[in-house]
Amino acid sequence: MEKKPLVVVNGLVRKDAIAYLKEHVDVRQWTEKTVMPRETLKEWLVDADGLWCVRPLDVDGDLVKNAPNLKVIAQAAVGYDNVKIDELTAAGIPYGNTPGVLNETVAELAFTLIATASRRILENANFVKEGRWAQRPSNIKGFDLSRRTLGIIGMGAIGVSISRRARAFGMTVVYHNRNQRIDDKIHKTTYMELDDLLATSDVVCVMAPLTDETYHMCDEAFFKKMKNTALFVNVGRGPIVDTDALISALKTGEIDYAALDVTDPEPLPADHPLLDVENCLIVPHIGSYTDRTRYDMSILTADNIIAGVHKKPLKTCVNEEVNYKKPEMDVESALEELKKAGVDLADFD
Ligand SMILES: NC(=O)c1ccc[n+]([C@@H]2O[C@H](COP(=O)([O-])OP(=O)(O)OC[C@H]3O[C@@H](n4cnc5c(N)ncnc54)[C@H](O)[C@@H]3O)[C@@H](O)[C@H]2O)c1
Ligand SMILES: O=C(O)[C@H](O)CO
Repeated sequence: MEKKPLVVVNGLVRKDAIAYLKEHVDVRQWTEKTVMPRETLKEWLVDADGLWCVRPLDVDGDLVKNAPNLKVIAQAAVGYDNVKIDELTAAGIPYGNTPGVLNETVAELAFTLIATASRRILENANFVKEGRWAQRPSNIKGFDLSRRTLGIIGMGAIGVSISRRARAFGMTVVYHNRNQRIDDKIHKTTYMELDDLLATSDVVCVMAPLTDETYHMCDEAFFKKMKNTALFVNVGRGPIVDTDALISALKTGEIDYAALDVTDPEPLPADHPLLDVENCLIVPHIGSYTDRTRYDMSILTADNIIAGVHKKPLKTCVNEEVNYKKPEMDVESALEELKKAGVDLADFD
């Protein structure tokens, strides 16, 4: 009987997705609660055909250099800032991520942060819980979203989903990207240079990937260009923000409030100074964390791996240049397939 391909999983993933994977391949999974040591993973990869990557893990040429059979790496995430894509491409290894399936879920979280922060829901709810309903200070009344301007930095698939929600709340949506989109008329959105966006926006929402270019994009100068009354939201990646500059901007009133789904570092240690900042709402990187969406992301990752270990095209591949191609079907085989499917070829004469 033909040996099943071997897939290494370097951490904990959904049990239902592992069960699905095991229907197609052999699986060797790190099930400790600790992060799998890199050198141990490299040993496991010597015999592996595929890797299901679980963060934190730096995926690069060094990780795969002694993995002669490795045909695919995939991760249940759309962001891949932990992956040296060019080094995997050089090694001929396609990398699968999970774009699309999480757009609405992440956009819902981002807009929930915007709406919660704009009306100071957390603070007001805590006053009620603490029996201080009547003693609420006047400075936590928040502001209306309608007739305000949302500035999205990184107007991609998720940014567009966020803009739809903002428009439904009566907001004007402007954005900054590497390039202006061609569908602004459809989404009723306006491209702006970054400085203009910062000067114009009542809410600034970061939805960009972490790259060399976006690293610490949100620094002291960035926050100084924002309105003092503005709300800053980050759902992209933590290191896009210089955390010390954000803390200073919040404490000095350079900006009014911040709502973060991502931070630098992650997880935030219990004694981190950002946790002492009153006008900052933080949730623990939950953008895609609904059961259905995590299921969809996990199954898509499993499908990418199952395809890759059999040298079939990944459904969602970042480095398409090394993705496996569908076999060219010759005419004879195509006709044979049609006959098998019961198609009467005479109909085509
Ligand atoms: N918080 C979460 O749970 C969560 C969930 C999903 C995605 N993300 C992050 O969001 C990112 C975007 O996801 P997506 O599916 O919308 O990706 P996408 O590729 O569809 O969109 C990314 C957008 O960012 C823009 N961009 C890139 N570099 C930029 C720069 N220097 N300045 C301005 N814009 C820039 C691109 O032009 C593009 O429009 C991911 O890479 C990931 O890091 C976070
Ligand atoms: O990039 C993503 O998909 C999210 O941040 C989850 O990791």
